[in-house]
Amino acid sequence: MKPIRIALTKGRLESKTIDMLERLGYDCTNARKKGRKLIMPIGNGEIEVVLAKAADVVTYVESGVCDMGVVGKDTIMEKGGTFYEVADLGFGKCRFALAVVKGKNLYEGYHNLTIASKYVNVAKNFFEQKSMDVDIVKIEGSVELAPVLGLADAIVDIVETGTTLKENGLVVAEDVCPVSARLIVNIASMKLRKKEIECLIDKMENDVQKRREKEA
Ligand SMILES: Nc1ncnc2c1ncn2[C@@H]1O[C@H](COP(=O)(O)OP(=O)(O)OP(=O)(O)O)[C@@H](O)[C@H]1O
Ligand SMILES: O=P(O)(O)OC[C@H]1O[C@H](OP(=O)(O)OP(=O)(O)O)[C@H](O)[C@@H]1O
Repeated sequence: MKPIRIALTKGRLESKTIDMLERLGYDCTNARKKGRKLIMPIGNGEIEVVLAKAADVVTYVESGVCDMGVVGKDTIMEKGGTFYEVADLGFGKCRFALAVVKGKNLYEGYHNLTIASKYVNVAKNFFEQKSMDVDIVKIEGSVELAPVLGLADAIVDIVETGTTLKENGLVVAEDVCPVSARLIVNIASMKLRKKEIECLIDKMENDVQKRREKEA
């Protein structure tokens, strides 16, 4: 039987996803090895894990070369795509926020605001909902620099602990929405491998529920 192929987001979500797969009973020794291998069997080979950048997880799942994927809601909101988003996995929790230099009133004056973000579509949709015309500048990282250097009036970015904002003299002006890791499934795989995939989703949802109960 062909393994179920799951694309995992490399980086911050990686170890939390592997922890979850281990709790579900899969031996993840291969995935724990700190080598350069990007495709690895786990368990008894019934699952194959693929390590990819966040946006590529969506691409691989949407195309069907991977059956399932674990990716942040931030990436899903930014990139969109056609797939099933079947579960909130309850880790990788952070939020999108609009942030400004401390003391700045964002809405004074009449000029179009300039907003810097790595997530240009998220920023665009946020201001469209407010019926505000803004200019958006795409920044690839360390987005907090843009308002500090005077390139932008504000940023739309991920906030987790708030440390990066604080250490750079910025504050949250408005929360945009919460973000967490999501389980996504290819549309054809969901039909063709329904039983196996539903079984995995159930196991993951159980794990989420158990963690919720522990937290409460
Ligand atoms: N503090 C945080 N900053 C950024 N992402 C976070 C944070 N906390 C949780 N996440 C989640 O982790 C995911 C992966 O983030 P990570 O920084 O590892 O990769 P990335 O966003 O692709 O950045 P890079 O290009 O630096 O690899 C994000 O898409 C988001 O869903
Ligand atoms: O609220 P905090 O806990 O400080 O986390 C938020 C910071 O983490 C992310 O940046 P990342 O470390 O991914 O680097 P980047 O700016 O290069 O994307 C995000 O873009 C914020 O800058």
